[in-house]
Amino acid sequence: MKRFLDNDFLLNTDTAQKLYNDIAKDLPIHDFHCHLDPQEILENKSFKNMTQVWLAGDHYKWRAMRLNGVSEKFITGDSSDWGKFEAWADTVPNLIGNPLYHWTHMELKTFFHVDKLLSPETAREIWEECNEKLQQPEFKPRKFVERSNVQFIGTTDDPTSMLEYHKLLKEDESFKVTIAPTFRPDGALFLEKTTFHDWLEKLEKSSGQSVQTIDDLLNAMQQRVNYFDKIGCRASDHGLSQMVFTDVAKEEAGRIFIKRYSNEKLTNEEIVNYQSFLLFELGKMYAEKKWVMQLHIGATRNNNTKMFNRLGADAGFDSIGDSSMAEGLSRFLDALDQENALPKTVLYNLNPRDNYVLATMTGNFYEAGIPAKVQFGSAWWFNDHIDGMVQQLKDLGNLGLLSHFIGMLTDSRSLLSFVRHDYFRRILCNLIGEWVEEGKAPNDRLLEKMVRNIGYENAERYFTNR
Ligand SMILES: O=C[C@H](O)[C@@H](O)[C@@H](O)[C@H](O)C(=O)O
Repeated sequence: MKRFLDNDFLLNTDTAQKLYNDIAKDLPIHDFHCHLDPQEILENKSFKNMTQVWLAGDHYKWRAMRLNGVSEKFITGDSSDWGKFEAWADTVPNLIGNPLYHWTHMELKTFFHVDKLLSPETAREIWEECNEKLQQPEFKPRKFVERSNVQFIGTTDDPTSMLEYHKLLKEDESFKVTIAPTFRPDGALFLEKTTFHDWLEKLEKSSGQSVQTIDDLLNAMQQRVNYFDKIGCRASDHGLSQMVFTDVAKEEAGRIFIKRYSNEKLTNEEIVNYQSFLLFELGKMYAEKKWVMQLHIGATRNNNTKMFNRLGADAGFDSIGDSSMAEGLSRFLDALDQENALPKTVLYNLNPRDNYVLATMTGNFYEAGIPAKVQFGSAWWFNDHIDGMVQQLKDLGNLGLLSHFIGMLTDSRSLLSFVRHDYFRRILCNLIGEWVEEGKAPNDRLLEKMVRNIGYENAERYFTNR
């Protein structure tokens, strides 16, 4: 029997262990999509305690605590930080079977050298030991990043952001890691939201242009794309609950924009038409800048109205949607391709039943010289566990070219989540190891190259304009 979290954790064959130890373990990290706060990294903020570095902002953990019956006071409420930590420690022993159990202990072990299991019995000693360490220089944001061998972080940013922290980080020669913004224009696309007018005001301010028509909007967005590009942006990101695409003329999109601008209610068809138009125009801007376009498709968001009113979005009340996406996605990518304006694109699905849809979609478009120009992104969010990742890797292997996969990203809001790359690498090496031991793949040096590429090199190449 193996010991929990030993050195060969998840590595069940000699080949897997060798691939991991010789290659995967020490690869740098190119974390091209996450929700880390650049201000925290710039200011190298000191965390007073484990609750601040570990539990604040992590809606995966909040969700688990609620499932464990914890009162909101100890999750997002006004309890003391110790009270919140204790509630988390009380939850952890119930997490066996959930990736949070693995991540939690990997994070304690990797960053804090704590080998104990977190539980109500060990909560106090782990709290004290880690809090004390948090006061040392090795336990500050920049050190968490550097100790994880991270070379690139892609944050997620609103187009109206002036990116002041990114700018300062870029100028700071004492910190070698690239922290690049990612263009996430939800504010422009979701015009049905009550916040639309406020967002437009911010857009006017940041772009220095008045925005009253669709032409104004496109000009202002182009201005923001140019600005982001100057600060080092290499990608955009979109969260779309579904993917519907229709070919819409600018006049029609302009009419819909004016209707919403004057506070009239839009039909669903108008919303979809406007979004199709804008997404298409944005796609062309991305292609021109040689950015990567990321499409995260299929979340059903803010399901709990009471809690949405209390806490807002991204608080742990989202789940998997069941809408169809194949037709719309195909029409959208094809429309861009026909104009020779299809950017490199990464497709992520939240419903695992859509794996085959996306994995096959990637083969429909190509550009000589860019391996797998359209990528099937790594197992996203509710799929980000052993079974989900193995399935995504197998599906991509069966239907595309796994060797060209750009690999893992954390998608996280916590600086300690970089261990998820280690988790992924172990899973990847284990899967390849299994294939070798079963005679399904040769025991050849090419596997080392494959692991190096999927673990780091492919992403680095894909997101750099090389
Ligand atoms: O992994 C899941 C997340 O952190 C999740 O909150 C994000 O992927 C978010 O839905 C987004 O739209 O960017």
